[in-house]
Amino acid sequence: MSIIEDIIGRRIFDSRGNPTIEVEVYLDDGSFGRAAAPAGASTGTYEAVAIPVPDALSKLENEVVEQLIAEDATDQESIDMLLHDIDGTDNFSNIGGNTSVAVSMAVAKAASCSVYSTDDYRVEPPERMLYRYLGNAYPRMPYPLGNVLGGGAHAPGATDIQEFLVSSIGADTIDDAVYGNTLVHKKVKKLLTDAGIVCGKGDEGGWAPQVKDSKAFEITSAAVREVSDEVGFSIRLGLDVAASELWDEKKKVYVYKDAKRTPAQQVDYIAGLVDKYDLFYVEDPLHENDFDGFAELTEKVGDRCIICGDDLFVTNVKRLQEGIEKFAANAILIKPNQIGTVTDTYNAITMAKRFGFKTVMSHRSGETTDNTIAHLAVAFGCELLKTGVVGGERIAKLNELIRIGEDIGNDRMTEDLP
Ligand SMILES: C=C(OP(=O)(O)O)C(=O)O
Ligand SMILES: [Mg+2]
Repeated sequence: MSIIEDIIGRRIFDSRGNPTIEVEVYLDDGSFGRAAAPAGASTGTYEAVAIPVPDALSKLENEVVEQLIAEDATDQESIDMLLHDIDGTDNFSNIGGNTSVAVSMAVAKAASCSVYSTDDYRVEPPERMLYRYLGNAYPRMPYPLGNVLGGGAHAPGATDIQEFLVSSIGADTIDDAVYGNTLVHKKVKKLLTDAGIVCGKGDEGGWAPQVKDSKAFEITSAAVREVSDEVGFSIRLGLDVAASELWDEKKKVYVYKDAKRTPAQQVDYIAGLVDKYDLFYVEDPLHENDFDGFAELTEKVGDRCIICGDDLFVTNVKRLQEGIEKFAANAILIKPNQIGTVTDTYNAITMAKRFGFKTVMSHRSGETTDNTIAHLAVAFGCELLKTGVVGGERIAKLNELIRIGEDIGNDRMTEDLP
């Protein structure tokens, strides 16, 4: 037993400079865990609700702490169930999904420290053992997936498609894979500069030029090709269309700067892009309620491309079940703060795996240097970890993967991807 003795919360700031909640959990044996809630910009309608930070802190202090004190931190399932009971809604709109996810992750980290605590400096620090504490006997290293260019809700005025993503899926080791992605990020900047295009960066560190999507495809696909040749392993291109942000519900069309597309045209457009640019991954190609459109696209290109639901599934087993029944998508994006606890995150991954879906652990556009998702990705066997390419709050997760790799073997990227 590792008994919770105290819990404190504080306001800190995320990578956009917005306030967020950080929680610390203290156990009776001196162990300690700290975690912070991230925040989305292109949030799905069906996500757990994040409440304002002052409210989150007061809910924590007045409704949560008292109930969790004296509980066993190593019983994660009971802790998370208790968070649901205290909240009393089905989307954490009372205590806040931001409050619950920070508490749930901090409890897991404290428990992991308690279980792995040691005075021996030759042993990994206990906080690095979180993936072991939560995981199985054969941890797997996810391929890093990150955006090198984008727009949408993360950089209004730049591309319509939210994220042009890359992943070094041919690399033998995690550090080479991370490095490959950074080289593409640099190459994209060079190709933009050579073309006379100046730009800043979006919320997640990808370049944010004010160009048409067709130009962005030209540049990112050239960058991926050139860097693959230079490093000698395959780096592939993917997208997060974040199509809910483009969808006009009244007119029933996807609105791009230079085009409007009906749902049928959108399916054909995305299928065409998959083949033209050899895309290995497309996230949210259709809006968050279009299970049938997802199914149509998956039928067309699912044999050669990962079709991943983010806003469609919101890490929620009920929505995932509907997707499985309708053959919508063949992968799920996993964002712990969309569902609010570590246990719910695990349950979504377990269901997805049971039905052959790929699982993609993910950051949010507003992040802190909290690196918990790196551990969750390894522990729960996700094939990909989507967490950007550059920027301190993104690199924090990638560097943690490299450290975990020293423990489990840096070359544990075993999954065949398309
Ligand atoms: C990470 C994403 O962005 P946000 O956090 O803004 O939802 C996403 O859409 O996948
Ligand atoms: Mg997304």
